[in-house]
Amino acid sequence: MTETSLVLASTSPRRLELLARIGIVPARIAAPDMDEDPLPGEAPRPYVLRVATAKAHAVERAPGEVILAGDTTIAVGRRILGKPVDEADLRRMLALLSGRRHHCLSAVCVIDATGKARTRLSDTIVAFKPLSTADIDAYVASGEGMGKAGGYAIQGRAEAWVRLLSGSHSGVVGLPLFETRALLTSAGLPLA
Ligand SMILES: Cc1cn([C@H]2C[C@H](O)[C@@H](COP(=O)(O)OP(=O)(O)OP(=O)(O)O)O2)c(=O)[nH]c1=O
Repeated sequence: MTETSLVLASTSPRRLELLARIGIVPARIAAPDMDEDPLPGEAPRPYVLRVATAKAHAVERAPGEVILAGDTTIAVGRRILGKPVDEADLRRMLALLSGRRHHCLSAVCVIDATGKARTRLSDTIVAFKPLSTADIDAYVASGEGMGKAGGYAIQGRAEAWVRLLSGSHSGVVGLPLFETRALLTSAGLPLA
């Protein structure tokens, strides 16, 4: 694995695991503390790109460091589904996604050692089977959906609901690896 001067601006264990999968170990991890609320009337794509960029800028960069941040959100039309705030919110999200095609938008932002920020967006179409009340009850009881955009984890039991996925599986889990690798290469990181 390559040790880098990469800073992962994320508290998401999934982002760290996905990076490790392509042999990248950040030199340090920093929490990008910020308000993730959409602006009034903000559309999903600009929203997710704005938040990923803000997260990258939210952590301090020492000389020579490269910052990587991401943001993942679910879009149903112009509706933005972030992480459910409570069980009722989770149920509302799952009922909305039941039997519907939706978009999982995953934005990545990399700030290189000169301070230049670059972004990429992955847009994945996901279609779920219709969910019964029993499906939703069992899923809520599993606790898997909390802390996940749209209230589900494709890397978990929600994978069994996926009728179709067109795009980036890693993007849905939280960090689209194709786009991430391209950005890190542009930032001059020595990748294997
Ligand atoms: C749709 C989906 C999302 N997720 C996760 C990825 C992200 O961690 C989370 C979306 O929230 P984000 O705000 O993108 O990320 P985060 O708050 O977890 O971490 P940080 O801002 O510190 O980087 O949902 C899954 O793990 N599986 C899925 O299938």
